[in-house]
Amino acid sequence: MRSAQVYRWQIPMDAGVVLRERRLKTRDGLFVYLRDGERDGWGEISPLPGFSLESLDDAQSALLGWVNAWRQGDDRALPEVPSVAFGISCALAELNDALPEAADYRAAPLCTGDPDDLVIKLADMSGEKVAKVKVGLYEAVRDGMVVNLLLEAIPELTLRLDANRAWTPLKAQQFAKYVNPDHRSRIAFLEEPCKTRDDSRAFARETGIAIAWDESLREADFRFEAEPGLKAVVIKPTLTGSLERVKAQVAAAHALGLTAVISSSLESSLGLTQLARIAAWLTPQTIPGLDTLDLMQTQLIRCWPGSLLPCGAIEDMEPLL
Ligand SMILES: O=C(O)CCC(=O)C1=CC=C[C@@H](O)[C@@H]1C(=O)O
Ligand SMILES: [Mg+2]
Repeated sequence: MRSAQVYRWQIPMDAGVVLRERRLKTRDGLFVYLRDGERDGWGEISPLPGFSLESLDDAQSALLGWVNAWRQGDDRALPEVPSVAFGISCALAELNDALPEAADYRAAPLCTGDPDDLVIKLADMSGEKVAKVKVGLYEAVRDGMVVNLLLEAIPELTLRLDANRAWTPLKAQQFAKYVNPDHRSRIAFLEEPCKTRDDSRAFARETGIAIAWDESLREADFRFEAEPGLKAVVIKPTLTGSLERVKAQVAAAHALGLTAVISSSLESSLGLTQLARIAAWLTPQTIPGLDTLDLMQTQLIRCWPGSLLPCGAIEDMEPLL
């Protein structure tokens, strides 16, 4: 006997969360719950405004159509909509015991503003010290100085940087000028420094700073290829699609000798804990990019170990079926 429910939810965000120049006041999304006899599973469907091509309403109708068919015994293909395919595939994987429970709850601490906050977080971090710093939001020269200062102050630190394509070649050069060449190898990678892929490749060539693709993975002409200066690909499952597709992308990256980093699309704690499991399963050697829970004011259903945020229950969500 199959049964299912779809829940819609809204989580207030921390005051300062800005995505693609838009303030994100709330994170809105859906959960799917599937039950088949004694087995069950949850999945999260939360398209990210400014990054996902689908709206939440598009996702909701694709999800409801699939779930209504599934509960009547129709095992149809997953919808094409990436966030929906991801959420349903997670629920099915839980139901079929195909998503291992072990999780990688290490998260590279994310710094979007004050570097002093990062220094405090890093002091508490045990094991490998890796952090992610957003660049391209302020002056490129300031970014260069901050990165240099962090690398100088903490000798065992490795940094991941992310410019989200903010820089012209000139700005990217201004940034690099302030980073001591001796420290550049401790920049594990810089995600998408420039507006075009060719400019980003030239930046890697000219500065010796390794780059990573993130936004590029969602472009129609993108191919997985090893190229000089390219170190990693950042895989955001909510933007990618089904778990099968995520697995295929991780395998393609590994086959080329590239690092694959599983990264958050600002999912709720339920989705984030599943991403921590996906990371432990598919990219066990790599710390995932999942330090986004504290951008939110609450957790939902499943909690991130050690988080002090309150955790909402099923009653806090709106059932749609
Ligand atoms: O990758 C991480 O370490 C955390 C997630 C993260 O940096 C992002 C999540 C979602 C949107 C972006 O602002 C940003 C990114 O571009 O990678
Ligand atoms: Mg990125």
